[in-house]
Amino acid sequence: MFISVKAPAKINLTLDALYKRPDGYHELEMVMTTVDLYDRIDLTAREDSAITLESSSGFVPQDERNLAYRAAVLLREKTGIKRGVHIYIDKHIPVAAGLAGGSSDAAATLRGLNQLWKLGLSLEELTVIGTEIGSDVPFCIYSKTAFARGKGEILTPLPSPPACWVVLAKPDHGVSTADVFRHLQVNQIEKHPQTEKMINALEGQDYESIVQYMGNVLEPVTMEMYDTVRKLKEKMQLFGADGVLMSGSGPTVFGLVKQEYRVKRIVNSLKGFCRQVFAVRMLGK
Ligand SMILES: C[C@](O)(CO)[C@H](O)COP(=O)(O)OP(=O)(O)OC[C@H]1O[C@@H](n2ccc(N)nc2=O)[C@H](O)[C@@H]1O
Ligand SMILES: Nc1ncnc2c1ncn2[C@@H]1O[C@H](COP(=O)(O)OP(=O)(O)OP(=O)(O)O)[C@@H](O)[C@H]1O
Repeated sequence: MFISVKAPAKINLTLDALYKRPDGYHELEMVMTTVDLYDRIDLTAREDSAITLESSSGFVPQDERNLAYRAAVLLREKTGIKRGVHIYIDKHIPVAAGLAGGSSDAAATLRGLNQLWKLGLSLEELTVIGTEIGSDVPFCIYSKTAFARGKGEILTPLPSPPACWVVLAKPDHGVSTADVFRHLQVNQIEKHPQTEKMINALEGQDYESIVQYMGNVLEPVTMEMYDTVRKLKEKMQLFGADGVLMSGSGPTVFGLVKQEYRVKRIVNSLKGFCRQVFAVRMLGK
């Protein structure tokens, strides 16, 4: 038996941190959506009970540290299933980029194994398991557009943004999410995003307002650590994207672009500054 599952990248249209919780995590409010940039997860049933993993990318661990591997182990623990599986990850989402690549691989593995092993678990049940792997995994299980609260695991579905292009540019270095949160001073945040206004904009399918209310409190923190992020944002604005923001904890910067004829120019101009530049469609349906 074989199943192939798509694992799309996410972007944050907003990311706000309200306070630091007693468990060390930050209480967040985020509006997130998915874009047409995928990893592909191939799941092949094994005769024995081993879990094995390979990836097309040398940048991700190919053993029990991989989040997709951890998802398979955890799912077996929770359900008492003893079956083996070979996981192959065809990696396209840049690693440690703020695009939830690892979380999306873990979420796709949970969804795929639920089918392969005929477990019959609901999305809610998979979400509870996913929370133990990482804060972005629950969102990636639904993989649409949502308002996320708590660590990111309390989800309310939202209408997907109107059709547009998303240009993504990732500097050559990665970023540690834990490091960025460690540097965040929640009491000194100068500008909180207007999350409610973003939600209204999505409900009204109002592209201009979506662009206007994009905001991420981690952006200045990561920019302070890596000047490349600030420079990329400035370039993308200069080259004509409608709205530009860092996704998650970064360092990927994305730009929303309504008019197709502008996309090529922005991509070509950015390629002079960083190697990983993508132009994809907004997904989120
Ligand atoms: C920045 C985001 O991408 C926004 O969607 C996510 O919050 C990060 O999700 P993730 O990569 O799944 O991160 P996790 O593995 O859960 O957390 C990594 C580290 O980031 C910090 N962290 C994460 C989430 C959160 N709400 N508060 C935090 O302070 C914690 O130090 C944690 O140890
Ligand atoms: N399947 C996987 N894909 C990518 N990274 C993985 C995977 N499994 C484990 N990792 C590890 O997780 C770390 C974070 O990678 P990932 O690409 O998920 O970051 P990210 O996009 O910043 O995530 P987020 O946006 O959720 O913070 C990397 O250091 C990587 O080695």
